[in-house]
Amino acid sequence: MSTIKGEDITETIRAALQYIAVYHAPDYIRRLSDAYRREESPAARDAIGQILQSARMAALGNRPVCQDTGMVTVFARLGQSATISGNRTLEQCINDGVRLAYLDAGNPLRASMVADPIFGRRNTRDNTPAVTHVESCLGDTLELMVAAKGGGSENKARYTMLNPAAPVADWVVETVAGLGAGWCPPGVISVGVGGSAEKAMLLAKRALMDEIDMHELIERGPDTAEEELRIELYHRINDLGIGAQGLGGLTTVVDVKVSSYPTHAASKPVALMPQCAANRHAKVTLTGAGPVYLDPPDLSLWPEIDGGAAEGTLRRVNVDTLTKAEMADWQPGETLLLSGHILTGRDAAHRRISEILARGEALPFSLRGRVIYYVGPVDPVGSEVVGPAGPTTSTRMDGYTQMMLDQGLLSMIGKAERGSDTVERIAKAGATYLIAVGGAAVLVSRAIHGARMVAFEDLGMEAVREFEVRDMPVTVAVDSSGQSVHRLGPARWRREPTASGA
Ligand SMILES: O=C(O)C[C@H](O)C(=O)O
Repeated sequence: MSTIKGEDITETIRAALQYIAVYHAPDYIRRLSDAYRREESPAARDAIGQILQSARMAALGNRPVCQDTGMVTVFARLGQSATISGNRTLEQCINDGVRLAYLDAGNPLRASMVADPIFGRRNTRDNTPAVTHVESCLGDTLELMVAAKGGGSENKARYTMLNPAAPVADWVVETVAGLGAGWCPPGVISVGVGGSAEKAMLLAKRALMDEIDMHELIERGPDTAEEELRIELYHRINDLGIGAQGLGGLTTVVDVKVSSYPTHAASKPVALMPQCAANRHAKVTLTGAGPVYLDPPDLSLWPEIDGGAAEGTLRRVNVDTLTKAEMADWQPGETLLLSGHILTGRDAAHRRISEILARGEALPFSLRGRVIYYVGPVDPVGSEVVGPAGPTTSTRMDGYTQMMLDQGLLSMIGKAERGSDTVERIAKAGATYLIAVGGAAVLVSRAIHGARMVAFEDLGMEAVREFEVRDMPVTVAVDSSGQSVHRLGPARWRREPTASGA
């Protein structure tokens, strides 16, 4: 029998969330470093280099690896001989830990959770509630698996009910091929098969928290059919050529997980869950002896990356004087260094803009001749003007793009591909779409030297701000003639399958 104090659970969750916000898991850093060394696609190699460089800065500076500090998911296994003392439920103890972690004065994390998701979508301001799953088990300990999952990768979770005879591998490969880059590869794809619809999803989510071990598995060889399937999927997904950030390259996944459970004879539920480059999770076990803290990782694992492309050869752009004629010269895949003033705005700001325009009212700021950055930054601390501030998935802004272009917008900065209609609209307007590297949020924020609130302050991280940037590195993803690196890159790096379908 053991008694675990409620306050120890809260403190353990607080500490674990602060830890995983700042330190990439060492297994991921190791495999990403391998991928960096192996990558032959210059654009993908540069993107991986930026993620590694940014991860190092985050670890050394005690700041979040990504501006999207995630939705907290906890898998708890409570021993039947353990009791939790105090007058709060396990969920309440966990949510109190989330609140403390995200409102930490020294290292505030971004509050991303919105209540009333169908209508009001009001930010809860402290990132509560967590999504908690509790399972009972034998023993007298409380095991907590804690993750902080980014919205971009969660959005790409997929589910299907296959016919019992249909191959899982083909569905997974086809589905990943159609996901785009919003889930921020290179990462992990997890597949849950069996049980019921919700069980398959849980299997996939839970397996994302297991150590990355594809490297070891390939080296020792598969012992089971599931391990064979993992290896097959790993090769077939990487053969798709999607590459880091969807730019085309050798590594899309550093691991593939497969997890299964008995199911109904009529059913074959399959869930697919991607994990982005901000691979944040930890496992802790409370025994009743107080809160549990994780040891800081050995930071010599975090490789130092040189600056990449020679800065002197890159095109420098003053966004304050930018014209369509100047943009017409930009090449797809070209790296630009932006300086000047850019607006920020993402989902909620675009919705607010569309409501204002629908009422026939004037916007509180002008979009004419401006560049907008799709970002929801972390609040600053100390001498920072802004916290980590990497891009969000642009595809969600596609439905608003014509409206923004009609207001005179020149260019947009985000991450991942745009829909084909949007690419056409961008080209028709002689506008452009640029990308920054998702998962390199600390690195991007170093180029931001000023930040001021412009409008919609009530939207929190989704408010419209103006950033003053100096030499902010971005890549031309859609040029003014409508050429898209997200089409050209993967087509160039796609390989003939190295493993056959199962
Ligand atoms: O919310 C964000 O800042 C990013 C989001 O996780 C995304 O990948 O689109």
